[in-house]
Amino acid sequence: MIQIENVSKKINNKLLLNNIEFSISEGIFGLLGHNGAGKTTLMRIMATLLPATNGDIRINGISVSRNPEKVRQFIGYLPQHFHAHPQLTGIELLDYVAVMKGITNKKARRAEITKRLDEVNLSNKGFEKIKTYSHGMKQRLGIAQAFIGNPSVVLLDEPTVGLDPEERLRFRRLIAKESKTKSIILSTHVITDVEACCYDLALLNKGSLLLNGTVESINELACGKVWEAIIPINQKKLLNEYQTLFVKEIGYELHVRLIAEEKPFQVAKAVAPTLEDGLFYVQGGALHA
Ligand SMILES: Nc1ncnc2c1ncn2[C@@H]1O[C@H](COP(=O)(O)OP(=O)(O)OP(=O)(O)O)[C@@H](O)[C@H]1O
Repeated sequence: MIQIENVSKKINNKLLLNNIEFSISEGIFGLLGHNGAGKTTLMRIMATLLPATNGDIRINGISVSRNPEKVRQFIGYLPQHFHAHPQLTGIELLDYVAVMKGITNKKARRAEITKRLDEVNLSNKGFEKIKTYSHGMKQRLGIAQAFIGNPSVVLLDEPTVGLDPEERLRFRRLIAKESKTKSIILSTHVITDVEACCYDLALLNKGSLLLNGTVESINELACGKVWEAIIPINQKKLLNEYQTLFVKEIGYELHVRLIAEEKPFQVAKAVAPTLEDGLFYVQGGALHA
């Protein structure tokens, strides 16, 4: 559904994206990476808001550089910092987006807005001005507007920032339902969201593609390399030799979780890796050792 073909982006001689190439099919796809990795830059190129310096992206076979207007007809986009005019009500904002998406019939627009507000639990705020919304409510309105018009590709840049746990679960249920007929791309730092929702992911690092694969295959990279142990606090120095995932001091003991190619101490027990462990292992340079 989406082909990213050798995409590079340079601004003021700085290489923001370096020859990125991977593809995304139907379902929920996670785009991960540290701050400044290039996730937003890539999302903005997909959303036709920023031209690539080299390469191209094809969405449903259509080039974003050659046919941006056409691509915009079937994508929805939540930018990293969603701003809506504070004097508009939620319904007015969604109505505007629906008109821009070509829903000309007033009754159809009303039905679509009612559905999208309900999905993000804002039905009772629709007639209120956006300036009265909390940060999380604005974010949910941003999610709602991205789905208006039933686009086949939805780009969500850090969608769960500011959502409380209940709303985060509601969001996960929404994208699980919508992903049956769409490609949904989540750019996020929230690894538990990716673990819970995504089948495939890509990991960017300083503008380059470090990894692309299924969540399961990335977990497996750290298989047999994640260890937990309880050690006396006076042996703290031992940890300096390892990639430590977690350390908690309890009395005179340290409860630790770490990555090591082989059993680090006698008392350590191998545990099943999570996605976070797999990503930590990869980003720690293990792939390039
Ligand atoms: N307009 C710009 N001019 C120059 N450099 C930029 C511009 N926009 C982004 N950058 C740089 O490009 C790099 C990638 O930024 P980008 O926002 O795409 O990263 P990100 O992965 O989304 O980061 P975060 O997780 O912090 O949102 C960063 O080093 C950033 O400083």
